[in-house]
Amino acid sequence: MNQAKSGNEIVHIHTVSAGELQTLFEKGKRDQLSCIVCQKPVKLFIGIHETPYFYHSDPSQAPCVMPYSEPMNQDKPLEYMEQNGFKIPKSRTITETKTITEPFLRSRQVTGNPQYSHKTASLAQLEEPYFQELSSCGVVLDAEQLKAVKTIEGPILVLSGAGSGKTRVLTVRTAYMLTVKKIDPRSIMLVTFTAKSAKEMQQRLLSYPNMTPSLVSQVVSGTFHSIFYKILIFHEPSKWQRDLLLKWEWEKEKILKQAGREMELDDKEFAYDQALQQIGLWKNSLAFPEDIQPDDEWEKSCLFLYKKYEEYKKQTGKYDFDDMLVGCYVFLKNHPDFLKKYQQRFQYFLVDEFQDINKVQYELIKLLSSESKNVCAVGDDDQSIYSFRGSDPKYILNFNHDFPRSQVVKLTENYRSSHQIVATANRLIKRNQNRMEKQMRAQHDSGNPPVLFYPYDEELEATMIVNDIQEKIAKGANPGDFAVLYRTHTMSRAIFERLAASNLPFVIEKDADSFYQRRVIRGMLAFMRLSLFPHDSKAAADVLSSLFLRQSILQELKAQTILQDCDYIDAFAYIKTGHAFQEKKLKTIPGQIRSLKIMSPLVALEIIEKDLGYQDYVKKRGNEANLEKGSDDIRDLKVAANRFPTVAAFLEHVDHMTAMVQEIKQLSKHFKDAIQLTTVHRSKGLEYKTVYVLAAVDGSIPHDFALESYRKGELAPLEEERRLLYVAATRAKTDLYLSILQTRRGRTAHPSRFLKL
Ligand SMILES: Nc1ncnc2c1ncn2[C@@H]1O[C@H](COP(=O)(O)OP(=O)(O)OP(=O)(O)O)[C@@H](O)[C@H]1O
Repeated sequence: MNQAKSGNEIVHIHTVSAGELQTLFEKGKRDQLSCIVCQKPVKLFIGIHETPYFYHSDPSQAPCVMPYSEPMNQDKPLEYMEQNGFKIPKSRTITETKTITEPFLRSRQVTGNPQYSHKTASLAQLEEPYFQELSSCGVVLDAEQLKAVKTIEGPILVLSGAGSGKTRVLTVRTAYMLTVKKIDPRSIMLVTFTAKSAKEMQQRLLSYPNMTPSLVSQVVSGTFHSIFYKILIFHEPSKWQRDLLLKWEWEKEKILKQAGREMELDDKEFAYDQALQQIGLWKNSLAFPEDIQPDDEWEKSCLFLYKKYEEYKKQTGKYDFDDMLVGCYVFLKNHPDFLKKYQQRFQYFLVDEFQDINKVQYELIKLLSSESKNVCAVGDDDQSIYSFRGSDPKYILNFNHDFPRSQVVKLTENYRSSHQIVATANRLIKRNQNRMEKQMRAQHDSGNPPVLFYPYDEELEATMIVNDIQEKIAKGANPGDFAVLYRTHTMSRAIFERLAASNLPFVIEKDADSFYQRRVIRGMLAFMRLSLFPHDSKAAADVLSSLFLRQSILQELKAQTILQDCDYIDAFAYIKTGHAFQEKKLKTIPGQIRSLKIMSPLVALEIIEKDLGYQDYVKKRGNEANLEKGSDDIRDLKVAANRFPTVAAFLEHVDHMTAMVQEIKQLSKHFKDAIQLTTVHRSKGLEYKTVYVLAAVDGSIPHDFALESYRKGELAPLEEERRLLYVAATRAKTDLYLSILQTRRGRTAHPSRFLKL
């Protein structure tokens, strides 16, 4: 049905602009829309594949036949009718002649992909009984996979495109070495990117013929950290005791903050989390404090903190995760006798996700394999996405240089995704200049071309995705078939909210915090909270720093509430700071804060931002170097607030959602079959039937910081962003949806430049 009644008005769906759809959708949910024929409640459906339409809330009711509605003539005088003694205009179809500036844009499929020509991967010759046995267990290899499995001696780079079965290759190779080649399991080092994948590989190994738990457990497998930590603890047990490990980010930040005070860096305002990341990057790149020449003020501060951090650890004997690798590297360099021992013991190295290796890891492998030269590096330069942790595709690109006479095997058969997805991903990644040339080939064609859909904003994006998932589940899909991928955590707010309001099971990452707990957001919300609850001392404390007042002023505020018998809002007017200008400003604050509660949340946020000076505060905080800028947070908050009519309703929603994040995390542990919400980074190595990628627009993917670097002439960050989109796209088996927001953070958005295929 394309018409419904909202209050007195008849709404024709084709006359509603895209920006109003979400409001209309929510009216439907609140039973504020009715059928113009039978008067029963109707709802609005906004999905990905169809244009929006109304439907009866009672699913058993067939759609009513709509009467013909004449286009409204603006020149025609309005007709009136009497109702309860009032003269009101007769209900009418609104704005048939209204020009829609933002029409709803229909989704479209990616076009231009080459036709699928079915070529089955050339299957391996299975003369060897071992491979015949494997194949009878359902583990088949193609010719290239077999080559990668059987090339045991000498360095080999297995360039494995997305979905090409590198886990299969790594595990079969290990099994082959053990059972056919009878290689001592203790001489094999199998390095994985996560502890989870090490476990999965062990389980996979056990399912192969002739493998026993005792054989598998003797292979030295695990992450770089776990393997090299074991070496350290064996040789220097007292130095590397478990209880000396700085495990938590907050512990490390505390040490940095202590040091930062010497430089008068503000505890709250300096981006200590980013500084820790920078220090980690230096350490993993084997850049010691004495080697670093800071490029700017930021790096200067970080370097100072790095020195202090290292001093602190030296004095207390503590160490962090990065020290495990750096420590082992230094230990082996300083103890040639032990180095030799390990070089003799480890004869075979298998390294998974080689594209994400960093310098210290690379150097460790080079050092240990310098005698045997038997390194099997498995990775995909197109999936190198961890440069912020020091990884670099150059380690793959230069493999042949560092490991001379190495063989290269390219795995280009994609067993995961349908042809249309693979062909789109091929066209996407081809544009990167720094990569090894390869072209993936799909092994099946059972999916649709990727779909580009055009939500008006982040809210509508979430609504459309959840509706699409609901539709698919109603047709038999399982929640675990779906993943929603995004560039950064904060982008998941709206989809989280929409899923939380549905009854669909979903999981989020363990370390994902509520959007409303972000520092900049919390600060803004505190003003709203204070306006509603003028006696809330926590809210009063939370607004102090954004008003450029010291935390110690809270005591004075408290005193004034008693002396003047007033609430915290009025108490601001009595604060003496010794600066006439500031005191004058403080006198205007009670009126401004008090007015917030009667405003719409959007207007309230504008007042906080402009009149109460929050904008200046965010700028001054100076952490605009962060990946997520404070000013972006403000714009995100406005999008979230826009749906709510009152400040009170919005704050109630905020509190509910903050509690929901904790609840969902708890529940997640019990879900076996659930929709996955995750960043693209965390989705690496995983696969889902259907994948939705949020905000495939410039500024998101590619992220603003990469665009900024590109403007300054740096290509690498932009190419990494393209790889991120490639990783996201290749997670999908049959259905891939890319959301092209029309507006993002309240501004016009432009399709990601990567989608110009
Ligand atoms: N020779 C083969 N024949 C049939 N299916 C295969 C073959 N090799 C791998 N597969 C299947 O292909 C899918 C992708 O394999 P896998 O997850 O190992 O890929 P990957 O190379 O690790 O992918 P990515 O790097 O994109 O994470 C899996 O479902 C796997 O079982």
